[in-house]
Amino acid sequence: MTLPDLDPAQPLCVPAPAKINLFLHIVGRRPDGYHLLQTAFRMLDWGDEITLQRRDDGLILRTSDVPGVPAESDLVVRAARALQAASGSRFGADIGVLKRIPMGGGLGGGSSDAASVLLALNRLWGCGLSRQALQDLGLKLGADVPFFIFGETAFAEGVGEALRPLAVPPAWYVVVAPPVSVPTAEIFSAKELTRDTEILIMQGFAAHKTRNDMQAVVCVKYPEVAESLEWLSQYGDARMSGSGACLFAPFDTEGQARQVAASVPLGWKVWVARGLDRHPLKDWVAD
Ligand SMILES: C[C@@](CO)(OP(=O)(O)O)[C@H](O)COP(=O)(O)OP(=O)(O)OC[C@H]1O[C@@H](n2ccc(N)nc2=O)[C@H](O)[C@@H]1O
Ligand SMILES: Nc1ncnc2c1ncn2[C@@H]1O[C@H](COP(=O)(O)OP(=O)(O)O)[C@@H](O)[C@H]1O
Repeated sequence: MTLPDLDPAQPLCVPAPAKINLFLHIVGRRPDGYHLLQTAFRMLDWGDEITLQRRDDGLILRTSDVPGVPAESDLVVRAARALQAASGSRFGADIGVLKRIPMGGGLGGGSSDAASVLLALNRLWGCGLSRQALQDLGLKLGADVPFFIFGETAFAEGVGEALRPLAVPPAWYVVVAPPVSVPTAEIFSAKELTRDTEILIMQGFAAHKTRNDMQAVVCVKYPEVAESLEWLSQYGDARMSGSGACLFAPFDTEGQARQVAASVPLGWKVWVARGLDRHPLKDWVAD
């Protein structure tokens, strides 16, 4: 597929979709302490937006304020610098981030922002890195970044970097954000976390026999999550995404999902989104 050229003089606006983990099993631990997972990643047709403008002076500048995230630690800036170092590009960029995805929500916002920056700058700067090279670069920024560059619904293993395409039926999701943010590290280091779930064979696994191994630990530590889960479970098969705090439930139609979302208790954020089979920038990089 040939893509039309980008005009480097014009700002480029690209989406950074949110993800949910349809299930998340912890099956072991690496010698460095990182947990080995089996998970199914699915993107949503809702998320952040990144604006990029190429610079000729090599500087990487964040042009928007992200509360609680200084520019130098923002994954968009770190992704751009990593690509500059890997490719030797002389270009820089102004990067604006419109955050919609709640931080520390288990919806992969920071990782998705980083992936969209890698995919977009690889093209805008003409670096020519392959998909695998971008995935390898992305893994150094966060375990969920390779999935977004892979760009389709995936069965993932390792820490999330070993990816295979997974076919899942279409669905609409209600996503609820309880008024709390859950630090991923705290849950991975919890004593009560089980780390020995039996390894699944990807072919023909039964979705109803899966779960999120982090959910029980988060629900005990954060009663707000338990309360939101109980509320959403009245309407559907509700589950936590990633390390929380967000919960989701699938529905067959947009109408059903919107009806549930309309009755969400005050103070909780809620979104309705469709499962997205392909990342909008998937074709921006060659395999
Ligand atoms: C749980 C998942 C599932 O998709 O997503 P989120 O809830 O963050 O969206 C990911 O595995 C999140 O991976 P990643 O985004 O790299 O986690 P980070 O916040 O950087 O990790 C914080 C800390 O958690 C621990 N950690 C992380 C990943 C992993 N597989 N094992 C670990 O033990 C490490 O101590 C790490 O320093
Ligand atoms: N562009 C970014 N968007 C969101 N979080 C970021 C970003 N850059 C760095 N971070 C840091 O990464 C942490 C995890 O954010 P995020 O990926 O949104 O949540 P999660 O890992 O729960 O899915 C945030 O608390 C924040 O400190």
